[in-house]
Amino acid sequence: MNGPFIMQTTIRPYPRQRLKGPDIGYVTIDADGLVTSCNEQAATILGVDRAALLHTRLISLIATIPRFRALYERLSRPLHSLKNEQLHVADYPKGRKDNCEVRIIRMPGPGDTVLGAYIGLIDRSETVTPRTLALNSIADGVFTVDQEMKITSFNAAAEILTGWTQEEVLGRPCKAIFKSSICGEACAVSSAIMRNERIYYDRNVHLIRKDGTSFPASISASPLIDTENRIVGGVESFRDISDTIKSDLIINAIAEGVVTFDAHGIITSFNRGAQQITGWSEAEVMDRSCDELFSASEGVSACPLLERKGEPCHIIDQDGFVTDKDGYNLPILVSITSMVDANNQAIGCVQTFRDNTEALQKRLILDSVADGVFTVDRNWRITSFNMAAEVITGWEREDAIGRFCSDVFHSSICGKNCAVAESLYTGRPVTNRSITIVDADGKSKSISISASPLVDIVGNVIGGVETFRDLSVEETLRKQLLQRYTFDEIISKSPAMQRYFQILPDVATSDSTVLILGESGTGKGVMAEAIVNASTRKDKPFISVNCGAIPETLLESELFGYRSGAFTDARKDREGRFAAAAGGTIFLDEIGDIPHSLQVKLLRVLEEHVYEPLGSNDSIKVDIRVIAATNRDLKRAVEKGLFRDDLYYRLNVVNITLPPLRDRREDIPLLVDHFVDRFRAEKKKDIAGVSDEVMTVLMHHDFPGNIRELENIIEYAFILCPGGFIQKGHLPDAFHPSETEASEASATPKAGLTLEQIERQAILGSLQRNKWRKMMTCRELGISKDTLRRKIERFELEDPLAD
Ligand SMILES: Nc1ncnc2c1ncn2[C@@H]1O[C@H](COP(=O)(O)OP(=O)(O)OP(=O)(O)O)[C@@H](O)[C@H]1O
Repeated sequence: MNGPFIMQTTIRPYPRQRLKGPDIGYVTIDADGLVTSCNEQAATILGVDRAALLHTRLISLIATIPRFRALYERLSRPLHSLKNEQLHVADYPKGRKDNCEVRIIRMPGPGDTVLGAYIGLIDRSETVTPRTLALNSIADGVFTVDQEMKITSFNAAAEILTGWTQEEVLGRPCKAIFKSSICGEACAVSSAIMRNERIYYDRNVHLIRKDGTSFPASISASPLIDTENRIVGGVESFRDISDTIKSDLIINAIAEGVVTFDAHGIITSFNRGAQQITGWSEAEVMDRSCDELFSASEGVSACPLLERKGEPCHIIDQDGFVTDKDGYNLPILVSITSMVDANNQAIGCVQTFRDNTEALQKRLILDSVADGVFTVDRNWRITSFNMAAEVITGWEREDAIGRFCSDVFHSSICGKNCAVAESLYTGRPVTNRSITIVDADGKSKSISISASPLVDIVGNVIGGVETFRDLSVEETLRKQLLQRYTFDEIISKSPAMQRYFQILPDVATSDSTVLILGESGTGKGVMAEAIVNASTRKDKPFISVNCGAIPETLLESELFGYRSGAFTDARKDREGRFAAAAGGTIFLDEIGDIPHSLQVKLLRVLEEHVYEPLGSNDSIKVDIRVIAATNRDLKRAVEKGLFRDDLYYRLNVVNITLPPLRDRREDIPLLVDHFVDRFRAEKKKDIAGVSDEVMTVLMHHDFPGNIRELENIIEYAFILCPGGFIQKGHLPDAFHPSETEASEASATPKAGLTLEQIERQAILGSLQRNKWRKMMTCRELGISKDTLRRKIERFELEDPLAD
């Protein structure tokens, strides 16, 4: 591969060399060889005093100096055979640096005579000529050879690259020095000389250094031609390409495809990864245009280099396609970086690409999942986001990826209750947690989420994955299902209640008196309201009176009103509750607590629809519907003579007896859901429901306070539960008995006790636990303050600390 990457050439310092002009000396000699004139330079070059040089026989002077042997030999022959000559008279070919260039010019005399000769001397021994200097400044190793392949010059880079010095190699056959893999028949210089052309080897050549080590080199060789076009030798330059080869090795070791393009978008290299991905060999794609192989996905250019007309570009992970050898378009992820010139103009580019098929398949699989799925990194930034996630949240994948998940979901558990965080920190998955999110249009949505940590192969948590499901449909279905179990605000699927639900519409519209019986908190009040709401009187007054909460002495005037002067404080007439409810409905709660005297008056209202206010003899006619309720056993009260039987029968036209919650446990999950929904809306708290453990606890609880108790338990848990599912720890203290209490409780089995005894025990236990604080006891038991007061009286419970 012709590497696109510029080789990192190390600039090595060359030995400092002295540049000075050539020292030209001259000597003239007469026909006898005696020096007739000379200059100082010549004396210096010849190594004698200028005075001593004059009139000396030059040939005698140089006879013993090796570097002038050639001159000596020339002067030994007759001068008249001289033509103008230029001699290198140095101690050549031993290759010393004490070269001296000698020019001999015959001085002709009259006729054929010779007067003498001019001898010019240029000392090259220490002088570095500009040509030498230029050669030495080349980073490539350069050497020249004569026709016998003997080295005639060797530049400084060649010395550094091979470890040989010029002195050591000059005059020696090049193959004795380089011992390269191409020495012999493939020798670059000899081929260049023989073929009279430039030979280039870009790789697979290894030159051996003086110390025996080798290095890969690119080699270029050319013949050396003199001015008369004769080949006088050869020149070879070589370059250490270790770095290039290293880069190539690295590039080829990369699994990703790496392609380089020139400024015209023509492929100039194609690494092994690219070959493996596409099936094309480098030779097959070389010189082909970018758009022949690469195509873009919608909206982006396949060849941004061409499109931008020289403007540099830097693209990371852009979707695209590469046409493989079989003609298929493989999905790839492409990154492109331009190579620029000094003017910042793109002169080509490097493009890396990786096969995106698997990732795309995964994405397609994820996109085919109906649940929303997204992943986050450890910094809560979204790293993937499937199509269902787009649909549920209204966010586009491109916009969501890279954002903090809280910025996309705006869920109420974002922050310290984040499910992904919980799964990341605990390393355990979170399943089916219901939360609400705010979608891209600002609408709240209920979703159920499951979250798990994402772990790498060595077990480090690298992020999290969350799946979520739109609960809107489920919620609608649940509501539809729930509707079957509701009558107005009353929820129950118990068979007893379902039977009531069937007759209630008729009961409601019938205008008959209704007696609702049931323990405290079973929903008598709700039932009364539901009947009114379904009756023809629903838009008329509805007055509710808790007969047990009003002192007996005041109850009559409260119900029937009074005339001024009826008693000491009765300064003016006052209407009672019956008058207030005229035309509508009156709900007489705790009817079992009304005194005997009033029972007669009430019977009259029921029978004759008339009553007299306190202090008046005038009967008032009233059109009113009576709904009464009590948690007392009215029948027993009649038997005991505490309640008038005629009134009982008048009231008991329609009897609705609400079963205690412990007898309709199947309603517990429905009621839990109902209260969670109600408090979630009321308290704006993102609580999904109760955990399975809590549900089990509740299913086994006896609920002496019935539905009110359950309602209070859920309300209490809403205070403690920060979000998600209500856990056991969020339940009131009564659900966490201390060890002694727990053992006491188990030591006193409830079996064998009457219901009344159990109730007494429950109330006393709660009062003791709550240090006789009534509000807390009511909250724990889920009963009203009036009910608690009556129970205390009935069970004759006493606060030991009260005075
Ligand atoms: N079937 C039901 N569905 C939904 N909520 C109910 C149901 N029954 C009772 N409740 C709730 O339980 C609480 C107690 O109900 P209610 O006050 O009607 O009971 P009660 O029997 O009249 O109690 P008390 O005898 O102490 O007056 C109320 O807040 C009511 O909303």
